[in-house]
Amino acid sequence: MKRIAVITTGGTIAMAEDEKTHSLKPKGSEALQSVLPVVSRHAQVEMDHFCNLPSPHITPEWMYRIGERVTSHLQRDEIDGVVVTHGTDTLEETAFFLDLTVPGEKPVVVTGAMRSQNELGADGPLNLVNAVRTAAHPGAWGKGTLVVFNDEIHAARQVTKTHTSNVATFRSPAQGPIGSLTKKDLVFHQSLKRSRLFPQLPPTDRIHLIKAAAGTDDLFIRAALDSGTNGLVLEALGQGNLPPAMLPALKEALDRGIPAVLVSRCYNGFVEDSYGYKGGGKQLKDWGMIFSNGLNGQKARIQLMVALHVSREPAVLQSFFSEHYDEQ
Ligand SMILES: NC(=O)C[C@H](N)C(=O)O
Repeated sequence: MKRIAVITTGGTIAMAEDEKTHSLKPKGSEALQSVLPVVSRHAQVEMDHFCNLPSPHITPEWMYRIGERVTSHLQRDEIDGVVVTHGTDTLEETAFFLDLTVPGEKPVVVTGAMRSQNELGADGPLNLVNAVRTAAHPGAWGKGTLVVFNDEIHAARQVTKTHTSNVATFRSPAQGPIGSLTKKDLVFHQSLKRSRLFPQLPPTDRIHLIKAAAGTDDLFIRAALDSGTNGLVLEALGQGNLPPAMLPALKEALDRGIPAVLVSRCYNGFVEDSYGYKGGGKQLKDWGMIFSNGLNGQKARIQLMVALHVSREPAVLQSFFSEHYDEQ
C-alpha cells in the first residue's frame, strides 16, 4: 500500500461553525482523524499538522514554508506522495507556487473544503479521501501539483476558485478537469505537461497586482512605484489593452526597468499585441511589457515572484511567460 503524508495548513476544512454566533472559526485539522479509517482503505496516511491559518492569512512566505515541508516529505524514500489541505480563498496560489517550485516526480495534491466540519453536507472528509486516492495513484506521477475538489482533478496552473460558496467552486476555464473520481474509479482524461521548475527560494516580495476597469487611472501604479515595487502585474481589459490614463506611471515603471506583466481580466484566452490605439496591446508590447500565456492575475504574480530569482531580463522573463501548456 502507498504511503501518503498529509500536511494540514488550515482553512475551512479545519474550521467549525460556532453554535451561538454561527460564524466559522479555526478549530484544528485533528477532526480529520475521523475519516482516517476510510482513507486507510486507499493508502497508509501520516498526518503532519503544520499550521492552522485561514487562507487569507497565507503569504508568499508561508507558501515557501509549506513548499519546503512538502519537499522534505517527498525526499523520504518511504513516502510516495503528499496531500496539502488548505483554505480555498488562496488555494490556487499556493498550489501554483508548489507546482513551480517543488522538484521531483512524486504526486503533490492540494485540497480543502467549502463547508466546515460541523455544517450540513461538509465536503472536507470526501475531498481529503479523494486527494489521498489521487496522490496514491500511479497516473498522478510527474504531473506537478494537482488540485482535487468535488470529485474532480485539476492542474494547479489552470484551476481557479469561481464561486464564493458552492462546493463545485474549482474550475479550469481553459481546459476543464484533467481527471475525475467516482466511488470506485479514478480516471485521468487528459495528459498534462508539467510546469517549468523554478528555484525553491522565498518568493520575491512587493510584486503588485493592479486591475484595469473602464476609466481607471495610474494612481495605484504610481503608488506602487513610489513605495519601491519590485514588479507589476496588470490585469488589463480584453485581449490586453489599458485605459490611456493608466499609461504615464506605467511608462515610467518600464523606463526604470521594473518588470511589468500583462494579463487579461477575461478568464479565458491570451493577451496579444493586436490593437494599435493608445493603450492597446501593440503599444504595451513596444514599451516592453511581458505578455502572459493565459495565467490569471494572481498566478502571474506568483510566477513573477519565482521567476525573478532566475532573471530580471525582460526577454528571459518573456520566454517563461510565453510557454504554453494547453496543447496536449
Ligand atoms: N473555504 C475556505 O477554506 C475559505 C476560507 N475563508 C479560507 O480560505 O480559509
